[in-house]
Amino acid sequence: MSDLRIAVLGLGMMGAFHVELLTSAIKGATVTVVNDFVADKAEAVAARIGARVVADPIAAINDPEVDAVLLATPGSTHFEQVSACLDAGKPVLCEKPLTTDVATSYALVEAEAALGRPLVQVGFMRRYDTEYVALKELIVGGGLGRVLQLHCTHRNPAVPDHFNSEFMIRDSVVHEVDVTRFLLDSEITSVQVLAGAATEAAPEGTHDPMLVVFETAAGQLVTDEIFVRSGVAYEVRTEAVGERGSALIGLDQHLTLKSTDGRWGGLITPGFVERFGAAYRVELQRWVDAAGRGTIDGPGVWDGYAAVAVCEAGVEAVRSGQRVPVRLGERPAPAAHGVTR
Ligand SMILES: NC(=O)C1=CN([C@@H]2O[C@H](COP(=O)(O)OP(=O)(O)OC[C@H]3O[C@@H](n4cnc5c(N)ncnc54)[C@H](O)[C@@H]3O)[C@@H](O)[C@H]2O)C=CC1
Ligand SMILES: O=C1[C@@H](O)[C@H](O)[C@@H](O)[C@H](O)[C@H]1O
Repeated sequence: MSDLRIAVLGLGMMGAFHVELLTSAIKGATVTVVNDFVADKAEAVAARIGARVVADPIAAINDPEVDAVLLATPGSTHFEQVSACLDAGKPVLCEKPLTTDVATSYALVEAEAALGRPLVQVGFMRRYDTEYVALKELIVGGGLGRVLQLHCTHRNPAVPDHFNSEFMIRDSVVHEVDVTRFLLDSEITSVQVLAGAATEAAPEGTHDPMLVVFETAAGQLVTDEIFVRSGVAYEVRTEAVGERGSALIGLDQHLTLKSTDGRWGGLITPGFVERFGAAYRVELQRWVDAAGRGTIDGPGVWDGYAAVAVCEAGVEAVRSGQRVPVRLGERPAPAAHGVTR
């Protein structure tokens, strides 16, 4: 069978990483077209991997030598670009967030439902991480009894200055929104944000760290410490607390060090590649395999929309200091929306 011909749009940190994986580690895929707002960047990547530059993003999506599209452009461009993929009937792996507001995300839910087949997959790579998968299996298998709470930690060593409180919710906390929905299989119904003392590394007016609290439809509480200027490392942990036990992932990963003096300690993953590199690879391989069959294999457009709706409530919660309810639109019939696993 011939390779899936892919266009990659957005060749910044994440796009370059995806191109690297697609050209070195993923079977059955060829990157035929690349596109970036910055022409030089696109030319350099194209020359390195033998792809063609198409300067206009929509033309890149519609290119006849493109079967499927990977979007690693900023969230603010996703609505237009995902819409173009749906118009062209091409499978798309869209990096999170699906879009940056509820109305456009729901418009994509409706557009995909009108097509009648799932084409939009959202880049929530934690669903492919072995530790998250193991935690989900433990929960589904009843190993913890009924799960009552999740406690999440999400720390980045450093981020650019444009990561203000709102961006931290939409771009970073969005992962814990998806993790909550994935692990607990329940929609989030409200969000509250506590903004305490900020690190001196944060720009004036940015609340870093924040403590975010979700409540689910089943009444479970989820806490998320989001701290994107910790100055230390990339720390992503989740602890599930159930009626019959608790389980924690992300503390040691495979880097545990035990010493003879009766202490334990570990190494912390320095960045997202060390922590989630394997998960991105599984995500991409499964997407490529599914896209070859004209479908998706992972979080779909509804998952992307629900996450955006929770984040929008989160942004309002930062501004108001209040507990803000999440209101979701009607979910289209199962046959028409993305596969959730
Ligand atoms: N799943 C994950 O763990 C991660 C996901 N992301 C997501 O990936 C996306 C990109 O993030 P980064 O790579 O960190 O950003 P970045 O700023 O490093 O790269 C974005 C690239 O897109 C280009 N660009 C901007 N507007 C464009 C347009 N209209 N058409 C084509 N190219 C355009 C820029 O020139 C830049 O090269 C975001 O949605 C972000 O949330 C980012 C980091 C990790
Ligand atoms: O998606 C990601 C970034 O966009 C985001 O800004 C970081 O906070 C996350 O850790 C990373 O996984």
